[in-house]
Amino acid sequence: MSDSPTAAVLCLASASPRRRELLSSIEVEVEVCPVDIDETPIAGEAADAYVARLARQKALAGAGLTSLPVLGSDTAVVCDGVILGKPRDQPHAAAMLRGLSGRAHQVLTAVAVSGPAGMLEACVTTRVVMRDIDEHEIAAYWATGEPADKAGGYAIQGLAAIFIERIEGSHSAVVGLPLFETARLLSRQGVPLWNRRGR
Ligand SMILES: Cc1cn([C@H]2C[C@H](O)[C@@H](COP(=O)(O)OP(=O)(O)OP(=O)(O)O)O2)c(=O)[nH]c1=O
Repeated sequence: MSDSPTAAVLCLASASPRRRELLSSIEVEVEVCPVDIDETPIAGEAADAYVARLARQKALAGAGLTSLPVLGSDTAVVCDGVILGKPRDQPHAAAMLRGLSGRAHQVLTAVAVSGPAGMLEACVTTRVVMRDIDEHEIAAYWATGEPADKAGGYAIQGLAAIFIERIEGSHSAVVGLPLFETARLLSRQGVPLWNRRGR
């Protein structure tokens, strides 16, 4: 049997390779249409409202580029109510990891799918507990290059897995897309899941 992919059934308004891989893992073939939006939080904006707004804006921006349903998503790491984005540089990344060391924080991921059923949305909060991380590990982790493009400056699916004691919530949401909730939204938009030619 061939396992060659089918034609795209969804437009992914994201440059994130993680989101593409997560959708591919449930056999949703996408066309990628990265969109450029301003990701600056509005003063006083709650973290869940912030990620929901960005996910929606990404989906709306993509909707002008295709006739397929469009998925936008955004992930933020939140510690003591403060939204941590991607690190600007090494000192910023080190400060973020120091702040996350030995305690719990939240990862919020919003997903928005525009299509025939309108704009459908979900937002997932996951609690992540990290063990203590020492200064040597913080420096060594930066040197791997992994933290640079990750919210909160770490990747649970990568080398930072050794720092994660436990999570309560959705692992795929921390990586960038909550697959359980996303699958429900895609089904409501008529997007087929488990869609591999030859089966
Ligand atoms: C916390 C965490 C984040 N991340 C990633 C997921 C997202 O790609 C990124 C958060 O940044 P986002 O702004 O949500 O996404 P992005 O800039 O990568 O892609 P786009 O805006 O085009 O959709 O951090 C991990 O890969 N692993 C993790 O453990």
